[in-house]
Amino acid sequence: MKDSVSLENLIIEDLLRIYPYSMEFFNINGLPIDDVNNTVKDYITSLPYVFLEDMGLNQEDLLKRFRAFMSRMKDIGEERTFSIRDITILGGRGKNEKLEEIELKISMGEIICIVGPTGSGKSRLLADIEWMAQRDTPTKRQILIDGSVPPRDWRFSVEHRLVAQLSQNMNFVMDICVGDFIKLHAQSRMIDDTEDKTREIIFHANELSGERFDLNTPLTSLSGGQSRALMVADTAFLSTSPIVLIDEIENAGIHRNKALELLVGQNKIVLIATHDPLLALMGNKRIVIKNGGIQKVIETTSDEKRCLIRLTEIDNVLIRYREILRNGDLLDDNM
Ligand SMILES: Nc1ncnc2c1ncn2[C@@H]1O[C@H](COP(=O)(O)OP(=O)(O)OP(=O)(O)O)[C@@H](O)[C@H]1O
Repeated sequence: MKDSVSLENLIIEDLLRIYPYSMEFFNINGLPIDDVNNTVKDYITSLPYVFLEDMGLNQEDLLKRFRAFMSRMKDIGEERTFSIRDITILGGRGKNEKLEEIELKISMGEIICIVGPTGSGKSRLLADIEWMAQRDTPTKRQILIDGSVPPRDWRFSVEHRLVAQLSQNMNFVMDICVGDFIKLHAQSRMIDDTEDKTREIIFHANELSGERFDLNTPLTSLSGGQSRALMVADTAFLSTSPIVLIDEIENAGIHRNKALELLVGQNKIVLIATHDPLLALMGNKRIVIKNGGIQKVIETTSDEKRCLIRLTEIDNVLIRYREILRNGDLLDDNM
């Protein structure tokens, strides 16, 4: 991509052809394009003063805004094409300093569950992956990407956002409504049909949670479960990160099977820390953590997959009962 200053010297027709997403700049700033044969710079400098005054800008400000927009889009474009083949966890040590003798490679498309008693270190392992630990966290683990040490700046880089994290606690601080939040996120991902995407995400989030919310619900009034449901759907439909980390999704009171189906539908590495047997068996492998260390890695057996079918049937009964009780209805023992 040319630098964003020389882009303003392109005629608008070429700009839109080469960088279709640049249309968004004109849309979000309410700029009508009458003549696509003008350069961007000429177009902006010919805008009537009163028009710009309404926006609280002058021509130089708008040009700066154009440069910043194109430069941000370039960054996101690079992020978008960012993909990996695998990650490797090189063992560190447990809480008792016991060495973890492990080298675990996880490839795209794999679902790995993390099990272990409360406080054993499941979230810590997720944090090591999120942080791309380089022997510099309490566990002294090291994370490799495609077999190599990732460049240091990836750890702090917004562009190389390797990991989408759905953590146990999720609070929104932004004072906007659900629809605007999703729209902003979709725009930053250069999605054209933001309205369709927004509808799709809200539909799926409502499938996962109980009490419905809509476009106009303020983010700050969502319950814990609704926020989680929204973030699951948002991650499933908008995140381009190749690794998804999920911490104890079962505690959110949302439909966890459906949530997982949404999240693992794509070619990603998914790691799930869980206390829930049903989720624990959904992965192709599970990491067992004890006293801060990886004790073993177990491949889910075909017997266990059969158990999973039974567990799912039992779970469906529980979900039905839960819905009945939530609705204030009575259970009867013939159900
Ligand atoms: N190898 C380790 N060395 C030192 N501290 C560790 C190690 N592993 C985990 N810890 C620490 O132990 C504490 C509990 O770990 P963590 O929160 O990951 O447990 P958890 O299994 O996720 O618990 P829960 O199931 O209750 O969510 C944290 O403070 C974490 O930093």
